[in-house]
Amino acid sequence: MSDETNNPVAPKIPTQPVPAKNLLEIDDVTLRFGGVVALNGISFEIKEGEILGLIGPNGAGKTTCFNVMTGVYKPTSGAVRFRGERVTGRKPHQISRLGISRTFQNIRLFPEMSALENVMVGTDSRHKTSVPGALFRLYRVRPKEEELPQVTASGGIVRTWQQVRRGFAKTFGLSRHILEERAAEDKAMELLRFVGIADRANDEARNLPYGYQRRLEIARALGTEPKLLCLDEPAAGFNPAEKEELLGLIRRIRDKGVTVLLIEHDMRLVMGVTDRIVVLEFGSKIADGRPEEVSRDPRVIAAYLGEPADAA
Ligand SMILES: Nc1ncnc2c1ncn2[C@@H]1O[C@H](COP(=O)(O)OP(=O)(O)OP(=O)(O)O)[C@@H](O)[C@H]1O
Repeated sequence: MSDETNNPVAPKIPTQPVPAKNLLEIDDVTLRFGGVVALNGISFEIKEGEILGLIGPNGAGKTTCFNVMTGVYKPTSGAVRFRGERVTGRKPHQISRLGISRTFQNIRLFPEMSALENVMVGTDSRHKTSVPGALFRLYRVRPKEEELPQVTASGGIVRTWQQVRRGFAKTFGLSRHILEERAAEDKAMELLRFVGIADRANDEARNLPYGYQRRLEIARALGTEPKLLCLDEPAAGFNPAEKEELLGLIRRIRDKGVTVLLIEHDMRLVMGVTDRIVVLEFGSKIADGRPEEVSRDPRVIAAYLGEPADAA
């Protein structure tokens, strides 16, 4: 007999894995653009903690699906639910605040801002201070010891000035805006480290190599602390080594507790990293299953895998 059986206070080990909860549900969504049916009664769910691939040939409706989930488009019919709450018809910024973040097929960064500032823009949406509050330093909070201005000068007027500043901050507190800015900068730097581009933190985004720009987009999307991160063809234009690195990054994002939805054309990349794959064709769902099941599905082979390699 095992120790657990003999010990009455030992925790019970479940024999069956607990099924993951649905994080997002697409429920019978149709979207028409005039005569074009971009999505035709699509239903699928994204489970908490999984990496889900969304694939299909050009024009199948993948980006439109992202746009419906993130509030860019309102579906003609059907519903999107996030953590059980209906989000259909909400504005993109409201949905982002709920915890869905995305990157774009065509990189969208602020080209003249530094890499660090681009990520800080994402983290700003979490700030509590309003614009007047920030301008007039309206809110003051008691800083922690490590947040107080440091006294570093060994003597003279500079030391006296530093001591006065420190004493003032101790007595009257620091502006919440300044503390939020500092915290945002630390967090942005940590995200740049996480995606592996911290060495170029202060370079303008437009001067970064292409691969860095793509990873910067991911860091910025992570800045909003999403529960669900939607990546729209993040490996477009990558060489095999860069794709391999990206696979590692996607896994590490999931290991941080973020669920990932991945639109990708590169089949090997999708097969190598996803737990499950949903396949669209002409706006309809034609398959939904584990990568090895989907890759054997005759409809998928005909619709997608059968395409010439350069189309994939
Ligand atoms: N704003 C729009 N107005 C009209 N038609 C649109 C619009 N957006 C998408 N479509 C159409 O909807 C269909 C699905 O397009 P979508 O961009 O979602 O496909 P996709 O699977 O992402 O393709 P790709 O892999 O080429 O990006 C296409 O026929 C497209 O032309």
